[in-house]
Amino acid sequence: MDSGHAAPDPDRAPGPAPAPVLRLRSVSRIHGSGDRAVTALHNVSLSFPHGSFTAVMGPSGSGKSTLLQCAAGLDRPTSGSVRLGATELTGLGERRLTLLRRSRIGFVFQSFNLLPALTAEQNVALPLRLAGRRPGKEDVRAALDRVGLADRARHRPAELSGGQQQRVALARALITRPDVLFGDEPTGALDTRTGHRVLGLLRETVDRDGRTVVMVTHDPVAAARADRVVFLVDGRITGELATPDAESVAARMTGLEAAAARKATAQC
Ligand SMILES: Nc1ncnc2c1ncn2[C@@H]1O[C@H](COP(=O)(O)OP(=O)(O)OP(=O)(O)O)[C@@H](O)[C@H]1O
Repeated sequence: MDSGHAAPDPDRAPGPAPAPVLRLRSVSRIHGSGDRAVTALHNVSLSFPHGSFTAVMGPSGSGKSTLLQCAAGLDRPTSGSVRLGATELTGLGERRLTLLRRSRIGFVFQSFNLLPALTAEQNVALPLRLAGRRPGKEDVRAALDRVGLADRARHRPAELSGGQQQRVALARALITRPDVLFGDEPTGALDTRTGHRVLGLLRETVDRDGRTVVMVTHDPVAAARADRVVFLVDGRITGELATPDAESVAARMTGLEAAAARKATAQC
């Protein structure tokens, strides 16, 4: 007789869902004070599951960079909580925060930020050296190989294309095996084809290595490579799209940009 209960799903792990690797609770960030105070983030609560890829989008000035900086321990929220695993970031002193960023967080920027005097392999090894660890030559070469640049190890940034520089920056960000990799417009300075390759590498680091990626972008095609897109307007989360496609993301952004433009006109 049918008991009425569904058969257990053999692919589903028993027990509760795993804790998110990163969690923001009621995070607010006010820049400046008095008449000049700007609330860049307003009570933002977000969870980032382990092994997920999240894109953050929103009109200009909506708080995307501030969100990323607060989540990565580069900026301090005015109030609220940011937890990386079991560590509460908001209570940490500057020294401990710096150590945590070096060992548990990776960052790639639109402008690559490689040190021009160092070769690609020296740039990749730098986070390990800063963390007081001796970089293994094989590890550094493997990291460069992973981004398809094993044959450029001795080149300096000026001898590399923009896409190659960003791939070195990615290898550098991943060498410490960070809990979370943050990208602030990582493809913003790249042409479509090169950007596509960098996005493929970000996707691979999630799918193959189980890393967690959080990326700010203005590009709906880039955002569509993520597992979900989070939309910000005036420092507040206004919605999410799961398993996004570029058309839906573009349509949502067009609506948000138009609303922001109407609001700006009304305030003039
Ligand atoms: N250091 C600062 N001092 C004062 N206001 C700031 C500061 N940094 C950011 N802001 C303000 O906070 C708000 C959010 O800025 P933020 O840079 O986070 O937005 P964004 O969505 O990343 O913008 P964009 O897409 O243009 O880069 C904006 O109104 C901005 O002017």
